[in-house]
Amino acid sequence: MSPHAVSELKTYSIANIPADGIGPEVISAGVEVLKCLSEASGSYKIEFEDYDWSSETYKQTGSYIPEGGLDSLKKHDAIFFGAVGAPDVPDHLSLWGLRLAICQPFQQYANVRPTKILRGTTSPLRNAKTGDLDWVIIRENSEGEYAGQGGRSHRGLPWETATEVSIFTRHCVERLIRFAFETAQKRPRKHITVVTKSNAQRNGMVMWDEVAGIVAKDFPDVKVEKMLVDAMTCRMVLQPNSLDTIVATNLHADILSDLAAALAGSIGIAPTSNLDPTREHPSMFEPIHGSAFDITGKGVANPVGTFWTAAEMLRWLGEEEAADRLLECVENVCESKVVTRDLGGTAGTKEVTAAVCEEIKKSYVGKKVVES
Ligand SMILES: NC(=O)C1=CN([C@@H]2O[C@H](COP(=O)(O)OP(=O)(O)OC[C@H]3O[C@@H](n4cnc5c(N)ncnc54)[C@H](O)[C@@H]3O)[C@@H](O)[C@H]2O)C=CC1
Ligand SMILES: CC(=O)C(=O)O
Ligand SMILES: [K+]
Ligand SMILES: [Mn+2]
Repeated sequence: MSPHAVSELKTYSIANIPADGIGPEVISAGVEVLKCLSEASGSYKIEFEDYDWSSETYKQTGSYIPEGGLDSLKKHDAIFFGAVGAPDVPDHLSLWGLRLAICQPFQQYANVRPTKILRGTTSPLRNAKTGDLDWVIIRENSEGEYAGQGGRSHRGLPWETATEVSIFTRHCVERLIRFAFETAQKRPRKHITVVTKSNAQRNGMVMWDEVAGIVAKDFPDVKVEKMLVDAMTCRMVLQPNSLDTIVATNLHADILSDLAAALAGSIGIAPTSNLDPTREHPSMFEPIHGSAFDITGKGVANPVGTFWTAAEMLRWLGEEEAADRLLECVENVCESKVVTRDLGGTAGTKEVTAAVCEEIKKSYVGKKVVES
């Protein structure tokens, strides 16, 4: 080992934006576990900078992100996000003020949402065991039904009119579907389901199907099928084992992925990566759930979705080994039944976090610390 080895360790800079509700509870748990993992591994370092952007900031200053805020995010390798939304701020203001205000300018167009039945947990589906439901949903994250196009006129009058226009551009559909096929190709089953609604939505969704057909030609080893989104909900419940990679529009995948998390056991376990695959901007990682006002401050929020999110963030940064180890430790803790009440247990956020840290340390016992 050279005398400078320690200072040569690869260091990652993470921007924490815990934001609202249970966001701060799960992000502080995630940071604790990430610190514990990097210290135990000794093979890389991780540094955090906290950003207090939230609905509180909005109420005080009139904006979620201060002037120059996005520029300061750009200096980080990744963003670790909690959730945004407060009972006293309209949801469309909070979502557009913070989460979408980062995702859209940073062109984090690929939203990746893996779900599986973690070891030691049970699915509400009677016959589904660990391994029977193991999906990755790829959600279009830049346009579609969340493009922000539309308007309201004649406010309050009986003939008031409001539109929410779904935008589908060939460029954005193609880049996302290509990303989804690449994801499917890397998974063992090499199987993709293209979710659509091209019977009723006769413009954007028809182009979506056509683009999928063209992209599919570049992936002859990937088996492709098309499903209408309504029928897809039945398929997910009745034949979970028949699905693997799933690609869908912004709105369709938003809904299907909450269903996926619940079918795997709880919305509290599932992660989300908002990726800019070009790596021009930092990508953003968050649990799939929202700010959960009903359980805020009670210490019962399940931190597992945030731990899995942290693992996906490490994977994106190139720390595959640490990512796999973290998920392995989380599953071991689930198997030991130290789980929150949404998974049928009695542990609080802090107990689960402590148990995962212990498991990480244990996993290194007897193993040589990696030298750089
Ligand atoms: N990416 C984001 O920041 C998101 C923000 N939201 C916002 O969050 C707020 C609340 O939205 P909801 O529709 O109630 O969705 P939600 O995901 O916050 O909560 C739905 C249900 O799941 C439970 N839950 C969520 N996360 C949990 C966890 N980690 N452990 C245990 N139980 C958990 C909640 O207690 C609640 O009963 C709204 O303002 C919404 O706009 C919603 C989804 C995503
Ligand atoms: C806002 C929301 O529901 C999501 O990003 O999943
Ligand atoms: K979230
Ligand atoms: Mn959602």
